[in-house]
Amino acid sequence: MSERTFDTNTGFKEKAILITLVTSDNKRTGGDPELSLQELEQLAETAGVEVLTTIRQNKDTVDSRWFIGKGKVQEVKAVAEELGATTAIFDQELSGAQVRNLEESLDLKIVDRTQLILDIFAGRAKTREGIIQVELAQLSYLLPRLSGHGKNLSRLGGGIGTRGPGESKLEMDRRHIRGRIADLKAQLEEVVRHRKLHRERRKKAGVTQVALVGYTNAGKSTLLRELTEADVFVENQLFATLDPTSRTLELPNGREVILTDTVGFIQNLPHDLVAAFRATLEEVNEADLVLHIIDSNSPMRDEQIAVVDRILEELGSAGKPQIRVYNKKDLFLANNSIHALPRTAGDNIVISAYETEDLTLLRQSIQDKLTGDTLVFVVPADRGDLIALAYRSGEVVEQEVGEDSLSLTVQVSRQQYALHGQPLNEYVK
Ligand SMILES: Nc1nc2c(ncn2[C@@H]2O[C@H](COP(=O)(O)OP(=O)(O)OP(=O)(O)O)[C@@H](O)[C@H]2O)c(=O)[nH]1
Ligand SMILES: [Mg+2]
Repeated sequence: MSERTFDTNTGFKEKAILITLVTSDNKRTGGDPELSLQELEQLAETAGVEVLTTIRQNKDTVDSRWFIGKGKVQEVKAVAEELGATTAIFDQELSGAQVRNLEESLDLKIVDRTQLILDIFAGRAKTREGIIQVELAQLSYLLPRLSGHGKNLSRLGGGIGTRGPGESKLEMDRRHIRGRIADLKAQLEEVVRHRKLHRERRKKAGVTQVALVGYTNAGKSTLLRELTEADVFVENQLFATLDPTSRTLELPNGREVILTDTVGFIQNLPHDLVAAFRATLEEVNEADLVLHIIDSNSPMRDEQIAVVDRILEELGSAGKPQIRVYNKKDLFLANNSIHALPRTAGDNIVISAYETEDLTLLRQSIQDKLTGDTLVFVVPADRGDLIALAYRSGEVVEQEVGEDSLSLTVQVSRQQYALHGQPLNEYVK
């Protein structure tokens, strides 16, 4: 069972100070550190933590012992005492040694961004798959952070070569964790196998799949709910959704496709988490079409788009047909956003998930994107292979037998045509 850093069930609310290290090239936040801090605050609130204040340090080098400078540690200590903080949350990843040193110096619970995200995930995981994946990510995060301890404790053992009691305990902990990780991986493999079978079955049945992807809180689940009347969890919180949910969506022409909601992305998504959630995320790879949902209103809109594009690339889904859905246009208009509202054109569509006409527009865009043009192929009558390809490239709506040729009118699916249709190129009428 995964453990929570912040237990929200006890009624006790942690009071936190947020801390960030601002370098001149913003290397550590990978973008605007202020925006990253805003996001950290949202993450903390989502985890059920009360944020008291924020402390920044401008410094280009990381202190190997405390991450922030020694003087800054004293400042944090004074502020923490004054405000009655119980926790310090760092916007960057800390090493195990830094966590221990900070804990010792500050007498606060020390948490970093990665741990905070893992904690939210731990609180959200409901399905067996989700629970396994979160625990796997937590243990993978923990394992390298157990080291360093050994160095201190081994001194208790005395001379070189002898193992102190601390170290052997540590070794035992490590072995235990490694064993558990192996165990979880095996369980996950079983889940992956199951999923794969399920997907293959769907594929065989010729079901078209559409995946909702995007930054956390962009409105993916809202769209799934509004488009399909699915009963899914929608919340103005980060990572409301962990497990993929699929529903049938009917397009204007009556064709049915499967629409799948997925876990949201975030900048600096912990590596261990991406690795652990690969099984879930790979659902996206099976999709015929990706709907990239964007919060038009976010001050970090463009950064968020870039983050999602990068993760799609990592997953090997970057080349898939994609529609960029600029959502929450109502908020955008109300708030005078800093960005220009993009226009609905090409593969961009601007909508509000709560406007019926916009949903109709979206359904139409999905249909248009899935259904390509109507093409007529004239192939030699004895080329059964080409005829078969034509049938695999879309829907044959008309067939006309000529003297020694066959004329096929096909409603081409772009995806299918890209996969199978190339040899037909020279037979297009
Ligand atoms: N005003 C407005 N709010 C929206 C719109 N679409 C979604 N929301 C709100 O945005 C918040 C997040 O919506 P979700 O659907 O949970 O977002 P999500 O992308 O599934 O988020 P995660 O599951 O956390 O990745 C909720 O409070 C929604 O009510 C919209 O078009 N307009
Ligand atoms: Mg969701």
